[in-house]
Amino acid sequence: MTADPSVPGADPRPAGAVLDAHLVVDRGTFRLDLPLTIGPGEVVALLGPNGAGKTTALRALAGLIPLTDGHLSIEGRHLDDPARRLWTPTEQRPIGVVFQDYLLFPHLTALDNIAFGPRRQGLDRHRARQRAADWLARVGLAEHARRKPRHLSGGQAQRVALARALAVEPALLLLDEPLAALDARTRLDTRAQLQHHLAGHCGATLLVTHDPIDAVVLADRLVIIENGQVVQEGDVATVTARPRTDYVARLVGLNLYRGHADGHRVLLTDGFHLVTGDQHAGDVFVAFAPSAVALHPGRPDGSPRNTWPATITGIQRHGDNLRVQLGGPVTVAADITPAAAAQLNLAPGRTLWAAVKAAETRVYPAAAAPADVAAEP
Ligand SMILES: Nc1ncnc2c1ncn2[C@@H]1O[C@H](COP(=O)(O)OP(=O)(O)OP(=O)(O)O)[C@@H](O)[C@H]1O
Repeated sequence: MTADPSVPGADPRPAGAVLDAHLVVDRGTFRLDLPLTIGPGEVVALLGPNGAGKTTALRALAGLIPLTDGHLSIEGRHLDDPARRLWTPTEQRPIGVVFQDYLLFPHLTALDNIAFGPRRQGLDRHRARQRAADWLARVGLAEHARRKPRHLSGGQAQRVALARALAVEPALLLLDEPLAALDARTRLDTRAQLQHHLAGHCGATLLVTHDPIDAVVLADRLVIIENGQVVQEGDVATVTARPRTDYVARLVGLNLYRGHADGHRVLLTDGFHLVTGDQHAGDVFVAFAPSAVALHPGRPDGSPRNTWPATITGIQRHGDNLRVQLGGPVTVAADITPAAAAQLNLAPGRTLWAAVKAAETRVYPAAAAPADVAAEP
């Protein structure tokens, strides 16, 4: 599905933004072209499929790869501007970075890992260690001050890495998949702690993640890139309610189709018709949740306005339910309870009838409306 060009073009430039950047980076045949503005205290999640350019954006912001074009300013200070041959080395940028695998100095204690940044900023040894001790206490690890990284658990190392990044009081905090290396339980606790620390951070934060839960819990605004370009951005509620690409729809767990509406009927691009609760005219998206899809062994009678024969192509666990992938005139995902699954005798290749009530569908114009574009931070 192609991006609506009006979406990236509508990037806001809030007055007093901490980060004001247009990141253009050429890497062989790949080009990142990402306008990005983040306000004080704002947390923006950068999401996208593999190879979309998230790491490239993060590395460009950190000064680990140069911009090909565009510009980068933090708190009004111009750091990168290739047209003017301006580039600022990593250590001179007012940033803190938490990498996916933390990259703590293995030979330094937890305390000295955190004190390292403040020391480089010019604090004397005593004050740097005091600040580090304060941060260790804030992340709940005061008693682990003298431990080396190899004696810390994954969750503890993550907290030390966060304290190390925040101890330099960065204007821009960069988080690269900060919870990805943790097991599910530790991840839950650490996410809650991270949320607490981000709420107290008055600089800007960019969170790179694959995980929609991290993004929804931690971010104020989502920026979604595909093939190096912004395909959708906005506040969490808007993006999750109105996905505009297949990737975003999968991310937020909705079935999404594009078609042409004429009243209550939408003709999809592959020739199938859906009946919708709302009336529309023109090019639209139609979205509905997998839980809105009912499955029947035979053609259902009665109220659902949309029914079609569908063939099971896959079955996965999804929370307490099962998510059934179905092919047929339209590709659809359906969530059903284990009890319903037992009655239906589910198996790949089996044909059932899918039904979706018109009232369960959500229809919105395919052309981006102001509500679909970037929210003011
Ligand atoms: N060192 C490099 N030299 C040339 N091209 C590169 C280099 N590193 C990455 N690329 C290309 O840049 C594009 C973007 O990669 P990037 O790692 O930024 O994506 P990503 O969104 O972080 O992906 P993932 O989620 O898989 O980490 C890809 O097409 C990749 O092949």
